[in-house]
Amino acid sequence: MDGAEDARPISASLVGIGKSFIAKGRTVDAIQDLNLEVERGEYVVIVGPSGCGKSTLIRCIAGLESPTAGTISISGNAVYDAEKSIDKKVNTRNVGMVFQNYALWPHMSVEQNVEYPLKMRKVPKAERRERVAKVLEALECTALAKRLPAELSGGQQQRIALARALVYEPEVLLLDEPLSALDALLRVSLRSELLRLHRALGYTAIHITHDQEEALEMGDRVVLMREGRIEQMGPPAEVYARPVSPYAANFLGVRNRLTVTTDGHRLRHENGLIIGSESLAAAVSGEQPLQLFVRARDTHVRRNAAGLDLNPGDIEVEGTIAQVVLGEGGRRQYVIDIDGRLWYAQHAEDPHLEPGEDVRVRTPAATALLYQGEQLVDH
Ligand SMILES: Nc1ncnc2c1ncn2[C@@H]1O[C@H](COP(=O)(O)OP(=O)(O)OP(=O)(O)O)[C@@H](O)[C@H]1O
Repeated sequence: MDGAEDARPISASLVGIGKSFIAKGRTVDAIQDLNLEVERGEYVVIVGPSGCGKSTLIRCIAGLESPTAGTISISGNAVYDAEKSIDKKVNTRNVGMVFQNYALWPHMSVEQNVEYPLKMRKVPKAERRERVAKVLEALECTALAKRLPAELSGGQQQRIALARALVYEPEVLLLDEPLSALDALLRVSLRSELLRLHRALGYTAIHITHDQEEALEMGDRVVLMREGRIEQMGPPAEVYARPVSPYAANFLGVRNRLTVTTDGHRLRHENGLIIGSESLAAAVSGEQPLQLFVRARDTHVRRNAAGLDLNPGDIEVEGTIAQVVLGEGGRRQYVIDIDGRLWYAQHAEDPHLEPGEDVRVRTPAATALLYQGEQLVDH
């Protein structure tokens, strides 16, 4: 199919966005030359550690903060343009907002809360009623209509906050850490709930979170930020499989890491060899330092002994079991000391491995991530 015919309209477009704060005489560049286009109906999750600029960015899109450079358009209309001095007010931008703390009006019923944005927009009463009923039904909250926010659970409050943001059918829904205030179980069930609603209603969403799992699970596209810039963006499976830099690998939870060098044939770490690393070493050129990253879920541990064979296609290092702990889902997870670096392995090939035992840790070379400086090495 022709890609151009396939393209969906752009809901939100950010070009060259910059935002600096001056605090105590120092300039902080919270956002730097950031470009992002979000298609209609797309669910984009912006993720990154504390201080990377996510909140500032979403506040700029909403109109709660003015950028210092660039342009922002919502469905093709400029809502911010630094050069043309356009800076539209929050309620004229056609965006809806859901925050971490819901911010429902405590003295208004659910129905009144949801109706409020329509009143602000001077929608006639009969139409208001109809739209409130429709959105409450879509979110399966009709039975809650007469309650006050204090009579709702955290999850229900969040759903009403969503209803209130969706009732005027904004072009873009902005979600600022919408699940952070909820407990872990509820957070996970609300993720699928939010996705179900997104699929059913088809709105465009820009969601920010510091939680990489939430980002990978929810986003059609994941945007990873680093110090005010985009470090990497793409479909979750792609970002997960190929983090572009050590920063991305680290943020995406790739826990096992070693600084390595090459002698031209194989990779070595400080006190040993990366067994089977010939193909990795062959892919390296240049002098920059190398870092090897490996996921715990791809890592297997076995008792060390003389004359062990290496599976073709694997790399292997020697280490000592430091701890055996219960990991995710109650599975045993092995913590292995390799030259003072701790590696985690989710699989064991020998039963009863105990702390202090000498082991070998192997992983398929194909899933190993090798970085030279900031670059991912193709191998
Ligand atoms: N009003 C402000 N005045 C001065 N500096 C600010 C202001 N708001 C944000 N910053 C700075 O801008 C940078 C980005 O902050 P921002 O809150 O956008 O990050 P974040 O990724 O959302 O972090 P968090 O997840 O902790 O909210 C930080 O260095 C922060 O200290």
